[in-house]
Amino acid sequence: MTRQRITFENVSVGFDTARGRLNVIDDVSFDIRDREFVSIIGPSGCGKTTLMNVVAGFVQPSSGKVLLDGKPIPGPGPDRGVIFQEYGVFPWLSVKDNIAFGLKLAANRKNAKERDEICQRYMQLMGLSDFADAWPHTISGGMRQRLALARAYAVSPEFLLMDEPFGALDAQTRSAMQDLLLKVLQTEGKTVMLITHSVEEALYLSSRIVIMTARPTRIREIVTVPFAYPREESLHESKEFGELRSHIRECVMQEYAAQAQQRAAFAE
Ligand SMILES: Nc1ncnc2c1ncn2[C@@H]1O[C@H](COP(=O)(O)OP(=O)(O)OP(=O)(O)O)[C@@H](O)[C@H]1O
Repeated sequence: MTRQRITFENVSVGFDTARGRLNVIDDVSFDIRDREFVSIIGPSGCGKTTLMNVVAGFVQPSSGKVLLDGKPIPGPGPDRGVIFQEYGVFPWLSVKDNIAFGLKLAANRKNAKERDEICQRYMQLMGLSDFADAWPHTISGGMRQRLALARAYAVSPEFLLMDEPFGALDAQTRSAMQDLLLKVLQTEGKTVMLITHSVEEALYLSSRIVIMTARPTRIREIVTVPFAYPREESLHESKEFGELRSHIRECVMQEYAAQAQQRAAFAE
């Protein structure tokens, strides 16, 4: 069995809010092993982003610990590429300079020639070559998201932490970006944590799927995805894929219902 890279040990997270203490994560333990692709799925607002923010180093657990290669996480670092659904690009830099940004930082420094080659490669992969000098606000939302992906992939981090990275894309681009991600992983081997609302996406990409409960979120079930890589589009049509999809959808729907009930009770 491969080594553990990200370890959650009895992690709980709560926030002090104007309405009192909000317990978001409740005693979560699991691990992500080397080169695993683990998706996190669960009802909206249950605490998925918070879970990822702890790994990214943006949030500290209230109790328990999260370890990266066996060590506590002191804060954000260049070993972890974080991709959010929004705000992934710097509006004051051109498309090309956005991609080059991380390659100028001390941790990943590349010389000008290497930088240029990497930028060209990712602009081409993401269909952005004709927009190298464009400002982010002049390109479409889907293109901005592809730019955010290009920026994260370009620095080649060991870990990819992705929060709904394809959520804003149209169906066709989304599917192309999923396949591209699998291709990048095949050649560059990374350890991935992905948050998604799409059961289809989680099943197509992941080696395991962690289904979270309503808030305060716990692990409801961890599903091992039995399909070998590389994966092909036709997988979506297979009987086993369909059965797993139904099972996970059912779990997630139940947790959505539980969360909606809690909200209603809270509002009373
Ligand atoms: N820094 C914070 N201070 C106070 N409350 C917070 C903070 N961060 C998150 N929360 C609250 O914690 C809860 C969980 O938020 P989180 O973004 O982790 O959920 P999520 O499962 O990722 O949601 P979604 O699927 O809608 O993106 C929400 O009620 C949110 O308002």
